[in-house]
Amino acid sequence: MGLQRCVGPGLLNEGCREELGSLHGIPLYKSFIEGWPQVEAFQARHDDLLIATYPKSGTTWLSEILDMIYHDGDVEKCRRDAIFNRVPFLEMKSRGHIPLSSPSAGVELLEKTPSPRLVKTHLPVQLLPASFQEKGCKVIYMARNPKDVVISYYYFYQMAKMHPDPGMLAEFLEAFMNGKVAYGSWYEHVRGWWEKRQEKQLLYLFYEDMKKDPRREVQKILQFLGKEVVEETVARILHHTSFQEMKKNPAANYETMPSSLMDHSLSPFMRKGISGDWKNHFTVAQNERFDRHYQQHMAGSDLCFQMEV
Ligand SMILES: Nc1ncnc2c1ncn2[C@@H]1O[C@H](COP(=O)(O)OS(=O)(=O)O)[C@@H](OP(=O)(O)O)[C@H]1O
Repeated sequence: MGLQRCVGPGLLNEGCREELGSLHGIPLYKSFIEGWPQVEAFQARHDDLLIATYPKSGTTWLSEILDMIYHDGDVEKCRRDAIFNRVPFLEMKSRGHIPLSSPSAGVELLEKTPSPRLVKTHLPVQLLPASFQEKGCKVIYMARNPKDVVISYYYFYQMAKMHPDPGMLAEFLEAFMNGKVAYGSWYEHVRGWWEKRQEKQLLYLFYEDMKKDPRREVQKILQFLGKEVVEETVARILHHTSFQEMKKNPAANYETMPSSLMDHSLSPFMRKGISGDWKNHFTVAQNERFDRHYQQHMAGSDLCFQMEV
């Protein structure tokens, strides 16, 4: 995982691969660490809804569902802007020169966003800015099984140029298992948020449940938010947020992001959208090793994952 040279006019600092830094022991992009004081001091509003996930766990899917719920199933309103502007990414901070079409810092964007706001974060629970709890904000956490997360993350590392070079899959798998990827240990992340779910106004969802029965999961979300919508609206939400619809929707598929930041020709952001794709990538030996590691790291927890649906 080495530093790569940045080439091409106009790229300046953007698009350069760079090693991760460390924020309170969590591996993270250096630009995000530079912006951390503003994130830590972030002032949540009481009606903010936080969407929290470990990366590659269905954040964009959940964000689109929530934006649709917030706009009563109005598809045109949900095309008003790219998902990364409709649902600002709290700890995001760009490096150096920012191309016009790329997002500014998450905190700045949030300050300009009218209430009620949807806020995206990948922060582990212990790093969440205090104001979310002080203001009693609701949180929806979505978790995904780690085998599919690591495969999705491997492709994302390749296409999103802010990451270090992931190397071969075997190398990346080791890094992931050792928590040496952006946002650190998947185990600590999913367990940390799971253990806090009694204390907070938190709805804990699973990507696999959403794949199996999206209608039931959307109903859970509506109930959690205290909202009622007619059946026709639910049907519109489900259709608009299906993988096929989101993949072709420029407001949801990240294709408007400059290619210096995300190169969809290497791997599309909306890649496969299935559960169990790890079976096309793991060797038998890698799977056995992963299973042993998983058992050790999930021991003593009542949190369970479905590795396929
Ligand atoms: N509608 C819908 N249905 C099913 N799956 C979906 C959907 N939208 C996004 N995806 C898949 O979610 C993966 C991206 O995860 P995130 O949105 O959490 O990525 S990020 O961390 O915010 O960058 C990535 O998973 P993989 O396809 O396995 O790579 C996306 O394809």
